[in-house]
Amino acid sequence: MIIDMENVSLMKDGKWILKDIHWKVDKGESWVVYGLNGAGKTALLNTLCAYNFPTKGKMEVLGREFGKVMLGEELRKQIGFVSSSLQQKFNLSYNSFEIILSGAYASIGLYEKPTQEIREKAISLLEQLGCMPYANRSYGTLSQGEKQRVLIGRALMAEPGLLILDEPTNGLDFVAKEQLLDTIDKISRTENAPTLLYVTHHVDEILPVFSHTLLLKKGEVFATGKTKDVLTSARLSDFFHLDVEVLWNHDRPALVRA
Ligand SMILES: Nc1ncnc2c1ncn2[C@@H]1O[C@H](COP(=O)(O)OP(=O)(O)OP(=O)(O)O)[C@@H](O)[C@H]1O
Repeated sequence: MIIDMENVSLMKDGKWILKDIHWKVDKGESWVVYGLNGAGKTALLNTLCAYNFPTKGKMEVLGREFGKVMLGEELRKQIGFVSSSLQQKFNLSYNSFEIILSGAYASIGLYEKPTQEIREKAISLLEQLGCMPYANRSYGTLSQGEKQRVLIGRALMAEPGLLILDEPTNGLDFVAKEQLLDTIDKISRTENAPTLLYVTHHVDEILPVFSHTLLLKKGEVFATGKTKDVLTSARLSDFFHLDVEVLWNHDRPALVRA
């Protein structure tokens, strides 16, 4: 089991931010967490990465039971986390290759001398992610989409069991977004691909590869299950309190007002 949450609740400053979350993610599944602004997506991710500790309930991530052992750093080495908010944290003068290499050391900087094997792995990720044209360019000069690819490469360097993509298409134009989604699709098909967790508030980004979806609303699980069963017009109309229609085209959903 990759994620196993039972009755997980989280209180912050006297307010319940997550309430009775039941959620199981098995190996071989890829999940979307879908919720509107303020639904608790960030709180849920921070809990998965052991930045938050559940106020109530039981949980396990990648076979590690919360509360039994000290988690934190050790768990986070097994989780790749890519979000647009991470983009700011890197030294802008490092080039793409160096940023990807730094993922091998689970640190923001690059303090150790990389082995030949690690260098080769970073080169193969540059190729796989289409980053070769800007491998030697400093991070500060990259576009948003290029930065996201480099950060995905950095996350994959550590061979994580779980790769969390937190709104990775933020700030991308249509073409850059579709190209990044193609790359994510490609990653999902690689041998030993990590379990993918894609967090978004845009239904149209839900690729066919995402077999399962969790709808999060006001800190509670509104629905979980196979993506096609969860993303129905009736269910989403109920979720939004607004009549919507889900249109499927080439196995991708789109949302319109009914
Ligand atoms: N420390 C805190 N004290 C009180 N309320 C908090 C605290 N942290 C978060 N919240 C509230 O919990 C709710 C969930 O926040 P969270 O950031 O997880 O939402 P989100 O789904 O990630 O939203 P968005 O998509 O806008 O980023 C929000 O209403 C937020 O204001």
